[in-house]
Amino acid sequence: MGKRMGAGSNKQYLMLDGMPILARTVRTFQEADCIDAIYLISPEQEIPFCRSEVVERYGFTKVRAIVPGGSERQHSVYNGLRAIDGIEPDDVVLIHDGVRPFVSVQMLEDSVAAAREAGACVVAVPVKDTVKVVREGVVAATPPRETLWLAQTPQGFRYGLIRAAHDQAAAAGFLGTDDASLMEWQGQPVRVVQGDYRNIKITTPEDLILAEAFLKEKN
Ligand SMILES: Nc1ccn([C@@H]2O[C@H](COP(=O)(O)OP(=O)(O)OP(=O)(O)O)[C@@H](O)[C@H]2O)c(=O)n1
Ligand SMILES: C[C@](O)(CO)[C@H](O)COP(=O)(O)O
Repeated sequence: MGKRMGAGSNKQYLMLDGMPILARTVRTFQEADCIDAIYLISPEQEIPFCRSEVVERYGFTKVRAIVPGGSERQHSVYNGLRAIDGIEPDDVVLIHDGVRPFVSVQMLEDSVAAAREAGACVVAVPVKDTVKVVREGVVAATPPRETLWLAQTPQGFRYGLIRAAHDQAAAAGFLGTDDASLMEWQGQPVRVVQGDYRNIKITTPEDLILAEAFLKEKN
């Protein structure tokens, strides 16, 4: 819904240097040899717009379907996982936020390799600041910084493992803020793949300023 962006419309269609954020994201998946098929998850009422303004306009031939999303990110991912055609349990899926347009082909390749080998992986970067646990406005703890990483996407999994984790989370009413946390909840190890501080999730207005600066640096 892009509530924290305050844009009044879905932020994945905001333009970044003449191209919608979502199209920039999908372009990297389209270009990566390690990606065979793409499933886009979208609010149901926006599917026709997504099809014409992103998939058809930019000729993203790997997009197999645009699937209606759910009320929370996890529900959207679950709808996507259930929509994939002809997938085997050991095939790898990467789950990615449409609003992380600075994902690279290298990150996709590293994630596919790690998920194939370890079963589950998350792209992440070490935190730079000291992190406080705060309860009711008072600091409750300062976890050792060397143990803290910021989880990004893509997050990669063997299909059978992530599908089982989502099935069981749905049955138990467990809600996580990312897909790796569902694997952790199941006691499954999740390998960390080196991310990039530029792989930001465009969430609040200042993220757009950063995104434009990263694009200028590239051009
Ligand atoms: N029900 C939802 C909510 C989010 N997402 C996706 O998850 C990614 C990260 O979500 P977030 O940044 O939280 O997007 P919004 O939910 O739009 O942000 P806000 O909470 O500010 O409304 C985005 O690509 C978004 O489209 C989704 O597929 N289904
Ligand atoms: C999956 C994620 O991008 C990892 O950092 C994040 O948890 C998504 O959170 P959001 O509240 O749905 O933006």
